[in-house]
Amino acid sequence: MLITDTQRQVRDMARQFADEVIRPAAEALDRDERFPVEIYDQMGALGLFGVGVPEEMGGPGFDTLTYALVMEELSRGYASVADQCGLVELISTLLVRHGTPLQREQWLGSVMRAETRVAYCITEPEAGTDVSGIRTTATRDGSGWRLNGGKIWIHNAPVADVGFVLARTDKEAGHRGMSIFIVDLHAKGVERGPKEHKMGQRASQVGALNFADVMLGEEALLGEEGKGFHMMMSVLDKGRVGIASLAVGIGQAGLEAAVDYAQQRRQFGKAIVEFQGVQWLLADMAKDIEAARLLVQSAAAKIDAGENATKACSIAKCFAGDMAVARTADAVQVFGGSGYIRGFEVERLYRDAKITQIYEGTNQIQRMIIARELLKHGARA
Ligand SMILES: CC(C)(COP(=O)(O)OP(=O)(O)OC[C@H]1O[C@@H](n2cnc3c(N)ncnc32)[C@H](O)[C@@H]1OP(=O)(O)O)[C@@H](O)C(=O)NCCC(=O)NCCSC(=O)CCS(=O)O
Repeated sequence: MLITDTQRQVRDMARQFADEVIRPAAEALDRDERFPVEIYDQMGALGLFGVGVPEEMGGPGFDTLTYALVMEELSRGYASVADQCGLVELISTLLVRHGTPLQREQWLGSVMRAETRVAYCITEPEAGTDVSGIRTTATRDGSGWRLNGGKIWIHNAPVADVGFVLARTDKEAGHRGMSIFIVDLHAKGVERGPKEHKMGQRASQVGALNFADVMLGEEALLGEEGKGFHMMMSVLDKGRVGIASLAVGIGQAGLEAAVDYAQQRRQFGKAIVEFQGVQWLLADMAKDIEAARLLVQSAAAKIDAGENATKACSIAKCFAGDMAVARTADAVQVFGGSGYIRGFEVERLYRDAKITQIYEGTNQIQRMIIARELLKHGARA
């Protein structure tokens, strides 16, 4: 896909930052499961958080295609770092679309500068894939709200300052009885669970949040009461483009590592890249990565054109996630025994890829959404 000069410049800046700062740090971050504050400070200064925030709200105002290009490059460096960019994009998109002027003023700038750490809080023990099953409640209390319940597997929970929490405000109204609240995570009644130790993307801090009679002011409500489910879902379309780009970045890093290694590693008196079996592995990797990249960019372009992009976003997320797992497995195969050893980049990439088939909606749910859209709008839409 053709990109504009501005998109190329932003992509190249993210690429350089990934090559010089992120990729060299990735192995240690994975090993130590460390939240890289110093990298996020630099990204905040470079404008790599809140990529889509309009200029009049203090952001760079880039389109979704530019966001996708940035996410791929950051993820080529290290997926956990890209995932932080994706999380800030979800939250800032919610604020841009639904925040009051006061809420935007209070949060957008500090979130984009990485001074305030955010969490997007949907998932609960009984409500992962089926978002309509959440049990966290916010009940009216005087002029404000009283929040009770708990969330699990929340990205940034161990370090976040503020959570955007989906809660039930009308028990009888199903998915139309949910609202989003902006919650100070240092407030009385908020408890954090322990940090989870994950298979991959180990620098991303994930854990539980519990809310026991947390008192919220009227101004904590984001957007319209009762519209929380729709608001969370509508930003997930863009979120899925972000995760798909992140998956492409993981695949691309695997391909680069595999091509380098195949040229250096010698067996039977020659570099293994001279064997057709290895060439076909590399060719299949390149083919599927490029296909995923084009699906991602096409979905991003649909969002930018204001079209219904739900099917395109789910196709991109599903294809790119499956591709990343399959093709990083190929990268491990090219490395042979070395690829199975901690410290080799491809071993980490394979672990980092797996969650892209699960988070932001499992790939089974993406297939369900694709099928529903086909039935709703027809096969040619
Ligand atoms: C399974 C789901 C797709 C929803 O299925 P349901 O059958 O429960 O709901 P629907 O009938 O399809 O929809 C209800 C309602 O919502 C509207 N809707 C649905 N999708 C969208 C959309 N994309 N944009 C806007 N609005 C949407 C739909 O029109 C209906 O409206 P009415 O009320 O009829 O007017 C869904 O539950 C789903 O996607 N599940 C997966 C959950 C998921 O992705 N979880 C990930 C959480 S976030 C995360 O993983 C990490 C974030 S981070 O980085 O920390």
